[in-house]
Amino acid sequence: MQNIGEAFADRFDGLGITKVLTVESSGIAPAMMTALSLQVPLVFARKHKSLTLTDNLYTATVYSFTKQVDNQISISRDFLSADDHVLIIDDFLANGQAVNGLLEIIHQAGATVGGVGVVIEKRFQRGHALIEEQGIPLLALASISGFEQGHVIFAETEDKESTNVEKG
Ligand SMILES: O=P(O)(O)OC[C@H]1O[C@H](OP(=O)(O)OP(=O)(O)O)[C@H](O)[C@@H]1O
Repeated sequence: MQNIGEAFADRFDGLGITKVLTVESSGIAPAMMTALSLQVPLVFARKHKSLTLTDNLYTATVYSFTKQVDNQISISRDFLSADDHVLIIDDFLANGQAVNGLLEIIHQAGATVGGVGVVIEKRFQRGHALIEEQGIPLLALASISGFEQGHVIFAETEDKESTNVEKG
């Protein structure tokens, strides 16, 4: 996980990233290691309401394919502002629901997005194209192009990284 964090940090270093953003739960580990490598704070959206965190929130609706439920994800407005340039990190990218919800929260905060990093993407699902269509830099450390007869087919190495990542 440390190597994963360093790989994202290496790619997005020098772009003025001020915060790493993810959504609980599986995104927290790679996002934490990325934040440590970039030496910026990590903020993660919660999927469940908290007794101690009920107002002053940014919220978005995210459909979880694995759980088959709509989650109202939220973060406190104290943790994201218009001054922030945000890197989204998650473990998996499939239909792009989680990334879309986080982009919505970034938009509500008036912040900007510097890129999206995912450990594994399922390239054949909607998420990859959704991010690319918005011109957002996307780095997937592993890219799955499909499944054939029970085997994972990886995309070619040169397809792993989308364009637009420019180092400052
Ligand atoms: O691109 P998408 O279609 O949104 O899929 C990716 C999301 O799905 C998984 O979360 P999940 O809902 O399984 O929750 P978990 O991390 O709490 O297991 C994963 O951690 C991503 O956040």
